[in-house]
This record gives sequence, C-alpha cells and structure tokens, in this order.
Amino acid sequence: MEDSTIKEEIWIEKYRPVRLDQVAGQEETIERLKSYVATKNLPHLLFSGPPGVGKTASAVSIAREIFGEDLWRENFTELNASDERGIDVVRTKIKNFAKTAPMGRAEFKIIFLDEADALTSDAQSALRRTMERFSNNCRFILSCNYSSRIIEPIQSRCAVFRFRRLSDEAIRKRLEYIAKDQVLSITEDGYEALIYISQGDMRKAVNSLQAAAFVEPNKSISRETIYRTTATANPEDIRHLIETALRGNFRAARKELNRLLYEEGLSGEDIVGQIYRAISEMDNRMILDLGLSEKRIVELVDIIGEIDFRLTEGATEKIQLEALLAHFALSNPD
Ligand SMILES: Nc1ncnc2c1ncn2[C@@H]1O[C@H](COP(=O)(O)OP(=O)(O)OP(=O)(O)O)[C@@H](O)[C@H]1O
Repeated sequence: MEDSTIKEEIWIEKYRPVRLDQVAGQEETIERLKSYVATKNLPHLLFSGPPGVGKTASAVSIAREIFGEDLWRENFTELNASDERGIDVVRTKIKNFAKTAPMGRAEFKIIFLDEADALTSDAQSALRRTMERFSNNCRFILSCNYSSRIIEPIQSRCAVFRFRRLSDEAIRKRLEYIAKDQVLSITEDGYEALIYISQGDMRKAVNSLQAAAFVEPNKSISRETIYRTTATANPEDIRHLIETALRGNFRAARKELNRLLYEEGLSGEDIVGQIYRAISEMDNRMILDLGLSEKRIVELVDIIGEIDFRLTEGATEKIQLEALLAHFALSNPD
C-alpha cells in the first residue's frame, strides 16, 4: 500500500457500507429492512442502538437501493438533531427539503435525523407534527441511542429497529477484509486488541486500525502498536494493577499507576473506565483467588462510580486514582 493512501483517506468513509448486504452483523434487522426495499416503500423508521454499529450506514443504503445511484442524493437528506440550534432549524431544513417533489419516479423522499433523542420532549412534539405534515411525500428515519428517550407518539408512528453492538466475529471479519484490501498484516494479538478497544463499535475498530497503520505502514500491526496509538492500557497491565492493589500492595500499585499516567500518557478517565471493565469481566477463578465477596465487589463498583464522577467534575486525576487504589488496598471489611 502506498503511504499516501493511509494519509489521505478516512477508512470509516472508504469502508462505509453502501448496500444493506454490506452492513455487518445486524442480520435480523437487515433482513427486515430489505423487505421494505423490495417493495420500494417505507413506513417511518426509528433506529436505536449504540454508536458506530451501522444505523447511518443502513439509512444511506436504503436510500441508495430504493432511489438508485443516480438519484439517491436528491431524494435523501441527513440532519443532526444535536448540532443544529434547536428544532426550529431542523424544521426549516425539513420544510425546504420536503417542499420540492421527489426526483425521478420516487414517491417520497427520505429524511434521516440523527441523534433524535437529543431533542427535548417539546421539540419532539414539534417534530411529530412536522412528520405528520410532510408524511405524504417524506419518510423519516430517526436515529437514537436510547429509544426510551423518544416520546411515545413518535415511537408508535414508526417501525422500531434495534441495532446491537457488533459481535467479536463481525468486527474481526470486517477488519480482516480491510487489512486485505490495504495489504496490511495484523498479528493475532493485534486483532484481539482491536476487538477489546472497539467494544462492539465498528467505527472505533476501523479508526483504531487506521491510527495503528499510520505509524506502522510497512510492518505487522501488533497489540503494542494498537494500545499505544489509541492511548489504551494493555488490559493485562490493568488487571495486574488491580490485583496488586487488592492484595494490599499499595505502593507497588501506585508505581504502576504512575507509569500508565506519565509514561504511557493515559488519561485518568480512561484508566477508571478500564478498571471498571476489568472488574466487570473478572472470572470466577480470579474472584476466588483474590478472596472477593459479592459485597466487596459491589463496594468496589460503587467507589469506581464515585471516582469516575469526581473526575468528570474536574478533580485531580492523580489524587483520585490513588484514592481508588487505596480503597482497593484497604483490608477486606468482611
Ligand atoms: N454494521 C457495520 N458494518 C460495516 N461497517 C460498519 C458497521 N457499523 C459501522 N460501520 C463503520 O463505521 C462507520 C460509522 O457507522 P455509522 O455511521 O453507520 O454508525 P451509527 O450507528 O450511525 O453511529 P452514530 O449513532 O454514532 O451515528 C461506517 O462508516 C462504517 O465504516
């Protein structure tokens, strides 16, 4: 691969699915969506699910497949509910888009509204009226992280689709495809690291791969490169940090923490996030080995929540993280 490819192209764009068939890992949802495409008709749709799992890509694919490559851009618009200045801007844009007739033989246009759950419920009521007003020639696809934040009158007017976090296999398959296309080699532990970092978010997985490929354009991409370029601690280091603290070895844990903060340049919030994840993913053997009771695990999660909150409020990272390790190191209160 030429260096210029790595530098100039954004892979999440280059590898954005353009047909429903290319959307990885959402099989059930995609099958249902394909049946609408087959009839070239749509109800209003509500897509809910975490970031980076294919909601926007599916909406764009629907438009491309219904309207065809030559006309989909004229008949499709994407608006973001959160970065516009309120519902009025959204409504004006919708009105302007909706007032011209669909191009070609299409019977309707599609309006994709991302982050619809960022709208207040008053704004959503206004949106609902707008949807009704233009429903003769527009179909709305609303996207949100939590469908529970969408008012009931909108939910009941939409067919609701839940997009899931992508499985490890779906992420891996897509990364293998991109690696082949970019003539890159990724080590086995490199794949594991990308899957760990992505947590089911394909956008994160692809971006992390591109960041690593940028610094190692001609080499095999390993776990170390991936953790370094994404400012993520190796999960084994985090496990070791937790174990050291839980065994009461506070000073050694503090030393390890300082290495993560100052040599690896990780942020306090990221470390707390990874500690939380490591505690949640601890297997029975480790729990037994460390002599942790259910009650103690609950206390640990409780204090992680407290420290996480303090960090978002701007408290000093080093002091808060050391306080967290101190809690871990205190003898089991049982
Ligand atoms: N299921 C998927 N299959 C293949 N690629 C995907 C998938 N999901 C996400 N991607 C990749 O991640 C990028 C972002 O995905 P997309 O915009 O569809 O996410 P989203 O679910 O709409 O997220 P958000 O809620 O943040 O808008 C895509 O351009 C594509 O490169």
